[in-house]
Formats: sequence, C-alpha cells, structure tokens
Amino acid sequence: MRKPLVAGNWKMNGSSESNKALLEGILSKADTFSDIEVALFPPSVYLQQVQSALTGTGLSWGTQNLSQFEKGAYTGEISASMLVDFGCKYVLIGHSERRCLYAELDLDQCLLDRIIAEKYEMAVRAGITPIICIGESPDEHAVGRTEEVVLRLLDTVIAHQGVEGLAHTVLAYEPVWAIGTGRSATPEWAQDVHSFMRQRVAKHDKEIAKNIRILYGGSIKGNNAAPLFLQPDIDGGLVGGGSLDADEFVKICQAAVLKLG
Ligand SMILES: O=C(CO)COP(=O)(O)O
Repeated sequence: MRKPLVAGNWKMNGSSESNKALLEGILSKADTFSDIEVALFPPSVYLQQVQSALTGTGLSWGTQNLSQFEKGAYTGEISASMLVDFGCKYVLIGHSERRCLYAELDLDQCLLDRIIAEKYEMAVRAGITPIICIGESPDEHAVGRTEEVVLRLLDTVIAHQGVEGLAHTVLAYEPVWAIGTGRSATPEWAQDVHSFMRQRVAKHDKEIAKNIRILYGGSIKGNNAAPLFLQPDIDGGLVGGGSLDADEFVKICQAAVLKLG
C-alpha cells in the first residue's frame, strides 16, 4: 500500500509572522492526519523556521528547488548538501514555474530536461527524495499532446538515472493549465494520466511502478481533494494556494486520509 503524501508548496509566500500562524494552525490538527505523510516547502529563507517548528512532529519539509552543481560560484543557488544540513526529506524538481520563468531555455526543451535530470541525480545522491513535477502547458493540452510531453520527461529521468532511481522518487503530475487557475483537472482526467505514467514505469520495473507515489497538483482545495485522492493511481497532492491557509490545508490532508479506507 502506498502511503498518501500531501505536499504544501508555499511558492514565494509568507513572512516569519504569517508562517508561525500557519504552522501552528496545521500542527494543532496534525493528529487528524497522522496516518498519511505531510511535507511543507517554504521559501528557503524560512527553512530553519519550518525545521524548528516541525522537528519531532512527524511532518517533513523540503525546498522548492536545488542546484545541479555541488558547490562553488553559483550565486543564488542552494546545494543538496545544504538541504541535508537542514534536515530536508524532499525537494521539488522541475516545477513548471521554474521551467517557464527561470528555465534556462524553454526553446531548447532537451537542454532543460537534462538540467532537471541532473538536479534529480544530485538529490538522490544526497539521500533526499525528489518530487519531480511533470505536466503539459495549456497549448500542449489544447492540441492533445499531454501523453507525449509527460512521457518525454519521465523517459529523460529514467535515461539519466536508471529506473532504480525511481524507487526513491515521487512523481507529481501538474498540468500547467490547472495551476493557480481554480480549474482543477477532473479526477478522471488526472487518473488517466497517472495511470499511463505508472504503466510507463512498469515497462521498466513492475515492482517500482507498483510502489512509486504519483501526486496530482493544480488547484486542489478542501472541497475537491477527496474525489481526486480516491482515484486508484493518485497517491496524494502537491498543493500551492491551498497550502497557505491552515484550515484549507488541514481539510486537504484529511481528504487524503479517506484514501486509507
Ligand atoms: O503548483 C502547484 C503546486 O506545486 C499547484 O498550485 P495551486 O494549488 O495554487 O494550483
């Protein structure tokens, strides 16, 4: 049985004060979702605050990105060993906002995928579980290229790291058209995509495919989380806006508990 995971991606939001209230609100209800895994991804400057609030609570934390390089003259970057230093269990890799806004070259999609695969390798080597975000853009969605786009990135990762690396990886299907739009994918649509992702992994290794967690991300809220999470191939969620409000996020975590039956 795959343990559901709900990951809260705070993106570039928060302040010491608002984080404190948010963390307290979530932790006050943590006993209602202690059977699933919950991880928070604050902006890196608040990592220490989140680490000290969550240590010993059963919740995990991580960062929204990491460098593909080990150390040195890479201004503004954060290395895998720094994440280890702060007790990170997870790291987000390849989020579409980074691909679009900071991606080195969106025109050269191959180069982009290689960088993401390198970051993935850095995380795995440091013992941090990467959550690799995969999803099609609105244009790709409109012309029916979802499967091709999603599988291409998955293939790149497998080619770089070998399928064994996926044994320590979480995948997240995040259709760009659903992120921050209030327009979540339907449970049926998301299930279909998750299913073909799992089948692709199964072509390489059936056991890993059975165990790998595939999260859905894109406009998850307390009132739509349960039908998504109850789909057989959806193992939890990667939540943006819905993770910034304690009550909303707690509802989402509680929806994931329903999956346990
Ligand atoms: O990008 C996301 C999580 O990484 C999803 O964001 P929203 O939940 O705000 O749509």
